[in-house]
Amino acid sequence: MRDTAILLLNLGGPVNLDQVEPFLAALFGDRDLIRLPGPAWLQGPFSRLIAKLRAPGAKGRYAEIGGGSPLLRESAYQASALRAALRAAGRTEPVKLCFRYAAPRAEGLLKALKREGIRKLVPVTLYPHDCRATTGSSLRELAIEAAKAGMEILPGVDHYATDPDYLDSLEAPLRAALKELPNATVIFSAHSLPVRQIEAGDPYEREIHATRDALMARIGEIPGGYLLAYQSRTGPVRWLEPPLKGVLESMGGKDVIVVPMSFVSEHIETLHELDIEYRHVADKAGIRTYRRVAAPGTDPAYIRCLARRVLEILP
Ligand SMILES: C=CC1=C(C)c2cc3[nH]c(cc4nc(cc5[nH]c(cc1n2)c(C)c5CCC(=O)O)C(CCC(=O)O)=C4C)c(C)c3C=C
Ligand SMILES: [Fe+2]
Ligand SMILES: [Fe+2]
Repeated sequence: MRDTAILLLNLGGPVNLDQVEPFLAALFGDRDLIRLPGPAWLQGPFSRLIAKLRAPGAKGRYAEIGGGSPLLRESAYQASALRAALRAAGRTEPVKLCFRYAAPRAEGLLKALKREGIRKLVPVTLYPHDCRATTGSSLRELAIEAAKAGMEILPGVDHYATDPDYLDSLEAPLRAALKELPNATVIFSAHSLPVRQIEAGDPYEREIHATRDALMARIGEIPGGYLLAYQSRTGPVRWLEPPLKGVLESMGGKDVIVVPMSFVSEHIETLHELDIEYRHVADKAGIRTYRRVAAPGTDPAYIRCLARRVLEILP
């Protein structure tokens, strides 16, 4: 359809060190992601202050992974792969990236698409697990900007925690790692979320459990066993338990395979938190082998998951 575009939604990340502070200000300004103490009107100024305070530390981390987040590049590869899959199926719709906290943001993107004659949008989230902080936030911003631009949002792809192709994209690298480390304990690592959000009805934890259970039903029993832990806490509230750091500290002498969940591409929380910070924790704890499985990226099975779902819903 000539008037329809497919939008791949993700959080986005700072492409260089100058973008770190504005990225953090946008992130901490989002009340769907985090409610800072105080009235809603204070969140803007408060978020800019937090961004200023956190920027030096965050810049240091981004500097250590190459001077910025690879998320734009990684998501662009995913968009190209999805575009190719759709073209092979005879579909000609443009496939564009739409980020929540970094360019390309919805406002500018929709204005540009409107000039090109696009009137309808199919949102496809790069978040496998439904969560108010990620899926909800991205879809809400898109809805606001689409209304301003007079565009229609068609049904899209908003979560796929147990999609068989998505599971294939997790299963193959996990099996390969288990082949090399057959006695390893598998640790599924999901991004943490404040418990308050789960108690308010957020489906995220349930969806993470669904992926873990469906994947382990395929893998079957393994000698080292498996468990789920949560990474990337930010701030003094109660977060989902157990924290990955504590789990790793209790695994001395073992082989460990860490499977990142809730991320479909490499970014600061895989490349820095898992590969640098927690590798150090693992070394200190006396873990024998610490292996981190890659995020799906452009794995053909993951792209098949997105393409199949898009083809099912395109008019
Ligand atoms: C403030 C609280 C945060 C919540 C809640 C949160 C949830 C959440 N985040 C992701 C995925 C990503 N987060 C990224 C960056 C990032 N997230 C937070 C904070 C929260 N996230 C911060 C402070 C940052 C900045 C980076 C840092 O200092 O660690 C990113 C982008 C990373 C990049 O490469 O730039 C992603 C992706 C999920 C999936 C999630 C809840 C389910
Ligand atoms: Fe985070
Ligand atoms: Fe985050």
